[in-house]
Amino acid sequence: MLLLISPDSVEEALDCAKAAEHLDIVDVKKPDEGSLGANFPWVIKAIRDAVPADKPVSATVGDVPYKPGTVAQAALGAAVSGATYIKVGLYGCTTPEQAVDVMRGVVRAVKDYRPDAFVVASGYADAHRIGCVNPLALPDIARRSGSDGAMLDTAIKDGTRLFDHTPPDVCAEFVRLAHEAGLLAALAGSVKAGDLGELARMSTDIVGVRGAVCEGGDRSAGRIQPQLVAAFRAEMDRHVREHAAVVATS
Ligand SMILES: O=C[C@H](O)COP(=O)(O)O
Repeated sequence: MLLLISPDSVEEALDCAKAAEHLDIVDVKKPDEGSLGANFPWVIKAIRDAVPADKPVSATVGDVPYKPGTVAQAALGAAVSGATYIKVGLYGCTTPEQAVDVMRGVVRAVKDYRPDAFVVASGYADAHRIGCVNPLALPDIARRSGSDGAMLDTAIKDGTRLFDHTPPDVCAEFVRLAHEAGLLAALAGSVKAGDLGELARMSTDIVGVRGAVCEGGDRSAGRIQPQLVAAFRAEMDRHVREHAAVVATS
């Protein structure tokens, strides 16, 4: 299970760099522009320069509207700025067809520039609150568009969490569908250390967090703390080991 951490500034990325051995992907976003808010190209570039070269940088393209051309161009901007994971929040897509349209443009724009980039189609566990595509439609949207991964996050950061909207059995089905389609499955949404057992048991590939590794658990006012990243990682590895042991003996 890979750990993706989302700093919101170059300063926070430097804190992530201090904990680099405990994380796998540094994810650039701008939380004040939304759950998957896009940051400026120069911030992505500066964060790419600030974190160790062996750590991939991911960038969110935004909680995007159904505007395939606009989104494709933005995604290319993230790739040119140094991100190798490109995450698109399909906020304004109300049907799977619209979402596939958007993601096909993103895949083409990004992979023409950088074939080894990793494109992630991201939906929302609380889709019912904002009227976008159903969480379980994401793996098929990702597969049909040629994306590499499917992700769920929460759109509204009001203290409710991934499992409040998409219970563990639904998340497990999401992961199963993603794997069946040959995709990586990423889950986020105010995930806490107490959720890691469930996430490991359902074989989640990437867990994304911010609040859980910020001072006071506060994703807005708190800043990422390297020691919290280390502790979260230790807990994650413990659950992965426990799950592997259970699988080995069953
Ligand atoms: O991609 C991961 C998100 O930044 C998760 O943030 P959160 O843990 O504060 O919901």
